[in-house]
This record gives sequence, structure tokens and C-alpha cells, in this order.
Amino acid sequence: MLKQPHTKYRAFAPVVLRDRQWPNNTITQPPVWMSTDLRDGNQALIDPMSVATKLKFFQALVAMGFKEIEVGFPSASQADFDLVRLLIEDNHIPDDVTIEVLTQARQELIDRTVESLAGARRAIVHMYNPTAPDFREIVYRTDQAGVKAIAEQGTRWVQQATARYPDTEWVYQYSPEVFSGTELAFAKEVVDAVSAIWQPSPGHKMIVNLPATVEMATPNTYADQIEWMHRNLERRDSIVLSVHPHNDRGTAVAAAELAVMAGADRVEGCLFGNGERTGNVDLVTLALNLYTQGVDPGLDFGQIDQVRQLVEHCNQLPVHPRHPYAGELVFTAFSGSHQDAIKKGFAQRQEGDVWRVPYLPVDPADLGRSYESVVRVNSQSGKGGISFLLLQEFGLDIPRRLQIEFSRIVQAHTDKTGKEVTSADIFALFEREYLQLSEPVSYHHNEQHSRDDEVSMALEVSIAGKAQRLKGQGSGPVAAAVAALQPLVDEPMVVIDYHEHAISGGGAKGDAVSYIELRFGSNDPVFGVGRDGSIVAAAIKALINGVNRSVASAAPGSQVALSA
Ligand SMILES: CC(=O)SCCNC(=O)CCNC(=O)[C@H](O)C(C)(C)COP(=O)(O)OP(=O)(O)OC[C@H]1O[C@@H](n2cnc3c(N)ncnc32)[C@H](O)[C@@H]1OP(=O)(O)O
Ligand SMILES: CC(C)C(=O)C(=O)O
Repeated sequence: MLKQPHTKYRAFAPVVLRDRQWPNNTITQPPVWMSTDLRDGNQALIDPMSVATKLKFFQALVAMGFKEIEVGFPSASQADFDLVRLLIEDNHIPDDVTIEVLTQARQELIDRTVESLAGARRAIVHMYNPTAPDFREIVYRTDQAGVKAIAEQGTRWVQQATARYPDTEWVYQYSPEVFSGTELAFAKEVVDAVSAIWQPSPGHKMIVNLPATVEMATPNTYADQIEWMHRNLERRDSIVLSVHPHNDRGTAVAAAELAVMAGADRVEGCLFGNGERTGNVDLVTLALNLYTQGVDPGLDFGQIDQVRQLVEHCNQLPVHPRHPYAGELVFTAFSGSHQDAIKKGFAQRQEGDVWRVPYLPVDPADLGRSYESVVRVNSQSGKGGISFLLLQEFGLDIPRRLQIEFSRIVQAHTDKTGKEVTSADIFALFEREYLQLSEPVSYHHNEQHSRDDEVSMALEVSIAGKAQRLKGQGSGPVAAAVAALQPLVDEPMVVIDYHEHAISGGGAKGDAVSYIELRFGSNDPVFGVGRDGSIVAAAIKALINGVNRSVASAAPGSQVALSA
């Protein structure tokens, strides 16, 4: 790279528009959306789509709610011509959907383009010619007058060709290609000359599309350009003002949003930002940005994964895992503090509340995404994510101090493997540590009798494989079980905390689960967990698990031992 890049590259000159209005505007309704997936998107593919693939994509776009769809460049290829014929002849175009096709300003191409549309109820003929200085000088070797004459002549050819098919309702769209790099006064001069020929009216508007064919400046500059045109174009009340941002600087979405604030009525783009070079503006992101502001975008992305899979299949290009709203990882939190906040957000949420879950700008469920993918656990994760998954998928609502204790066990595992753990892995670790640990003491059965506020408990257990019957009394079943188990260990056993709940989901639905925090003498507290169809048995199992864990926890340095 150059040390002095100014010797090779020039900064884009700002637009002089001191009284710009767009910064004070907000978007309260969606623009008209136009999908150019089948044209601008298709022309940028390594292998352009077949007619069958295009038809499938077209039908999906219709189902999403698009009312204007650019289906191709019929004068360029037989496949594009055939698709247009198929759509018309086999009645694939619903009454409220209008197809659009693109052509250069060349008579033979215009004639063939219009011919492809014969029999359409309504159609948009989109003609373009480049207007920017580099294109005038390098590509066309002409001047402003020459470029303006191409636009005027092309418009007349479109008029003549469409007049041959009076049964179709024709809508004309003109694009001064590379508007983003064209002098504003000249862009207005060309567009005004075109609209003077076409003579649109408020009842029969034409579309003026102002493309950032190459994105050359910051989005505010594009907004200034659009506001300037919006305020200065002739016949503005007879024009649908459209924008077509490309993403060369990575800011097409911002450019489109600011352009709408600046007066654009319509936005052209592709799903997930496919298109030439860095792509067209991403219509999914634009629509869902509106949705998260409480504005109905008029497009349905309620099954976003299906839309993404369809687009990946048709384009043969992957959507990035971090792509806004649709990427595989965008509703996934790995880091501990994010997981903690998301878990609290879900826990405090009531049905009908305004959406306020930290870190998640949209409810994944609204896009057909499940909550399972929201939290994933690796070595960057904390107790929040781990306990979220245990609750969401296995119905285990583990108390806070147990979350801390168990997260150390998971952390040790992820540190060792260096890999993500699935919710099934986490549950397996939890089972191994708590629910299935039956050494050295394993539980078989209990009998209890109550008299005068005192419970007598007999426990059938095995210790190191040998059956034993233990007895104890207490003010309740837990106290009686503690008294029965106390002789097994050589430190005083005290219950510090006790939680239990019924399991509402997962394979153990209906079981009770009991979490008991115990202290043995002056040792650190330890949790025991038990699960059973009976609440009392779940508590006894939790106590025995606490004994086993404190004895097993192990050996070196452990102060707790089984009594001789
Ligand atoms: C920004 C965009 O995305 S614009 C759309 C671009 N998409 C495509 O080009 C895909 C489909 N295009 C094609 O398949 C071909 O370009 C075709 C079949 C339409 C035409 O092919 P060709 O006749 O070989 O011409 P080609 O596209 O190379 O253009 C070169 C000629 O057309 C002229 N031309 C290019 N664009 C235009 C235009 N919009 N209006 C008028 N003339 C044009 C050029 O000045 C050049 O003229 P020259 O031969 O006298 O120097
Ligand atoms: C034809 C025009 C609208 C185009 O695709 C562009 O300028 O990018």
C-alpha cells in the first residue's frame, strides 16, 4: 500500500446542501421494495441461474411479499427471454405483482426486450445508460450532450416499442447509471429530458432510479445527492424516486436508509446483499431493521432459515454466519456476560411485553429461529449460559450457587477440550457429577413415619456394595434423613440451603428435582442433587449425592471421610 495514498486516490467532493432536511426525518413506513435478485444478483453469479431455478426464486420472492421483481435482461440471453415468456404464458405472475426487465439504450435490444413482455398485464421496462464523467470519457468517448442524447433516444425507442403492445400497462424506469459519480446538475438535466419525453403523470408515474452503481462516498453524501434530486427534479409528483445502492464501501444499508429519509420512495436490492462485486444493498437487513423499529416492512421473513437456504441454493453462494438477522451465529452468545444478560432478559419477560432482551435486537422466534441456538457454551462462557441451557432444554432450574459450582466443572471440561460443548454435553456432565454419582453410597428405598411433629426415617442403602439400613429422626423428612446419614461421615453435616421444583420439560417431565447445599464441618459447602418421582426421595438422593461428592471430592486434601 502507498504511504501517500492521496497521490493516487482523491476524496469524494461533498454535496453543497446546507439546508439538508433528511437528518431530521425518520422512517415510519416501508419503501416500495424491488428485488433484483434475478437480474443484478444473477448477473454477478459464477454460474447464472437456470430458468427452473429462477422460477423457484421468483415464486419464493412472491411468497415473501415482493410486488416488483426484476426478472432479467431478456435481450442478453435466451434463458432470460424464456423465463419472461414462461412467467407470462404459464400465469406465474399474481395480479398484484409487476415484473421488470432491464435493457441498454440500444434499439435492437429494446425491441427484443419489449417483445419478451408481450401479453403481460403490467410490466416495467428499465432502461439505463451511464452518465458519470469516467464513463463518458473512458467507455463512451463522448461528452454530456452525447450521453444525454443516448438517454433521450433510448426513451423514444421504448415509447415506440411499447406502443406496439397497447394491451399491456407499461411503466417506464430510467436509470442514469453511476448516478453516484455523476455531477448532480447534469443528472437532473438528463432525467428531466427523459421525463419530458415520457410525459408521466401523477396517475401514471415513471420510475427514476438513482443508482450508486459504485458506492463512492459516505452514506450521508448519497443522502444529500438523493435529497437534492428529490427537491430539484421536474415532474416530481409524477415520479417514483428509486435508489439502487451497491456496497463497495460496506455501507449500502446505511446509504439506503438515509436515502429513504432523504425522499426516496423505492429501494432496489437483493436478498442477503448478493450482486456485482460487494453486492447490492441487502433487502433482508433493510426490512428487518424497520421491523425492529416497530414498522411493518411488508415483507415476510418469518422463516428466515428457509429463505437463507433457498438463496444459498439458488445463488450457490453461502450467507456469512454473522450476516445480520440470518447468519447461523447471529442469535448465539458464547461469552459469559452476554449469556447472563440474555438469560435474565428471557426470565423477566412476560407475554405481550415490548421486546427488551439485552443483546438481542429482535426476538429470534419472530424469524422462526429457536432459542436453543441463542446460547452456546465454550471456554468463554459463564454460569448464565450453562444454566440457561439446562433450564431451556432439560427443565433444571439450578440455584445460583450451584450454577457457580457447576460452571467450574464445565469450564474445566472446555479448558481441557478447547471446544464448544452442546447442551447434551452439559447435561451429561451434570448427570455424571450429580444425578448418577452413586459411589460410595447408593440409595435404594426409604420408609418414614410421622408422630407428634417428628419424622422417623429408615433408609435402605448400599455402601461400597454392602446393603445397610440407616435410621434417623428429625423435625421433617430432610432433617430425619440427615440424622440417618450423619453416622456415615466423620464431620458434622448441616443443610445450608434447599431448593426443589417439578421438572416441566424434557425426558424427566413430572419428576421432582432437589438441590441441597451441605456443609461438612469447616469444609467448603458442597451441593447434592437428586431427581425422583417422589419429592422426599429426590431430597434423600440429593443428600446422598452431597455425601458422595464431599467424600469423593476428593481424596487429596479432603477433610471429609466415611466413618470407619
Ligand atoms: C450496472 C449494471 O449492472 S448494468 C447491467 C449490466 N448487465 C449486463 O451487461 C448483463 C447482460 N449484458 C449482456 O449480455 C451484453 O452486454 C449484451 C448482450 C446486452 C450486449 O452485448 P454487446 O452487444 O456485446 O455489447 P456490450 O455489452 O459489450 O456493450 C458494449 C457496447 O454497448 C454500448 N453500451 C453499453 N451499455 C450501454 C447502454 N446502457 N446504452 C447504450 N449503449 C450501451 C457500449 O458503449 C459499447 O458500444 P461500442 O461497441 O460501440 O463500443
Ligand atoms: C442498471 C443499474 C440500475 C444498475 O444495476 C446499477 O447501476 O448498478
